[in-house]
Amino acid sequence: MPETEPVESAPQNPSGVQSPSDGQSTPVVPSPASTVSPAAAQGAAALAIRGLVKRFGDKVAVGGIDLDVPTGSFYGLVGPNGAGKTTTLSMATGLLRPDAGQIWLHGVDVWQNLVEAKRLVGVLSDGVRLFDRLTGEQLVTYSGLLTGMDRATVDERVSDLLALLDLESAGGTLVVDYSAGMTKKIALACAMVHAPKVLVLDEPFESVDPVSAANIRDILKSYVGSGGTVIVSSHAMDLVQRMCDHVAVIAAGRVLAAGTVDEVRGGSTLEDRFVELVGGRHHAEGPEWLRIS
Ligand SMILES: Nc1ncnc2c1ncn2[C@@H]1O[C@H](COP(=O)(O)OP(=O)(O)OP(=O)(O)O)[C@@H](O)[C@H]1O
Repeated sequence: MPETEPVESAPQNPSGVQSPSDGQSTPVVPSPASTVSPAAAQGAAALAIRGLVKRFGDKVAVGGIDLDVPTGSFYGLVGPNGAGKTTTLSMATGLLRPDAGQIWLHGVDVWQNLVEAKRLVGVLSDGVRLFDRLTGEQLVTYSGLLTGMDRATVDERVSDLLALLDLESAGGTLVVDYSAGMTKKIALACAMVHAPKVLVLDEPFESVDPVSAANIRDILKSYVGSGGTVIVSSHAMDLVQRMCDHVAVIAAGRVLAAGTVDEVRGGSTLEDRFVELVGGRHHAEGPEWLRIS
């Protein structure tokens, strides 16, 4: 793992977009928390994070992250295994209490106003258990009712979502009997049913077949087109490059680069840029015993 120190701090930017400050193609390391006022952090950002820290015992999972996700952006969060993506997103969506730092969703301080913040966001978490003894239709229905919507509206949305996600025929099946991809899709429906302003999706395409993935991408694009904000964490660099307009590269609990996809990749592919930033590529041929001939 290479040194993860930021190269340079970007100036305060009320638009919430981190952009290169020095004319170089390399974006974009966020400013220290102390230089950014809460007003600027709240500004136009759908999600603003300042000085976020989380430790598990001696392990620093998130070591002081600052991030601005502009409203209406399709924002990718990429990083190697164990980089701190899930921990960051869990704190940003009110699921995990930070040790330090502040988070705003559309100007609402998440940890000061948890209920209000949770209304603004739909979350697809990686690996979180669902109430899988319900049918898919029941699960989405209860997710909607829990947000306070009336039954008629929920019913209409549930049938729309099941159709959109090709789950109509599986609506009456228990979620425990779903495949991994179907489970992912029903969890996505639960995240979307209350029409949140921000969707936070941890690995949304993992295990999802290509046709369903294309359908989901279309749904998300149209959601973004209508003013919603999508934040996805993913290991699929080509997908992030094609789908997202902004990206942040996280490693060892720090932001290494953030900005528009074009700024971050700076002329090469996002995958090459990622490997360059994060390091850790092994060029060895592998152990002797693994050579078959
Ligand atoms: N509940 C926990 N208890 C102890 N350590 C944890 C816990 N959750 C996360 N960690 C540690 O924090 C670090 C960041 O984990 P996190 O799951 O946020 O990474 P990630 O970027 O989402 O990884 P991946 O891409 O593999 O899903 C890892 O070192 C992980 O082992």
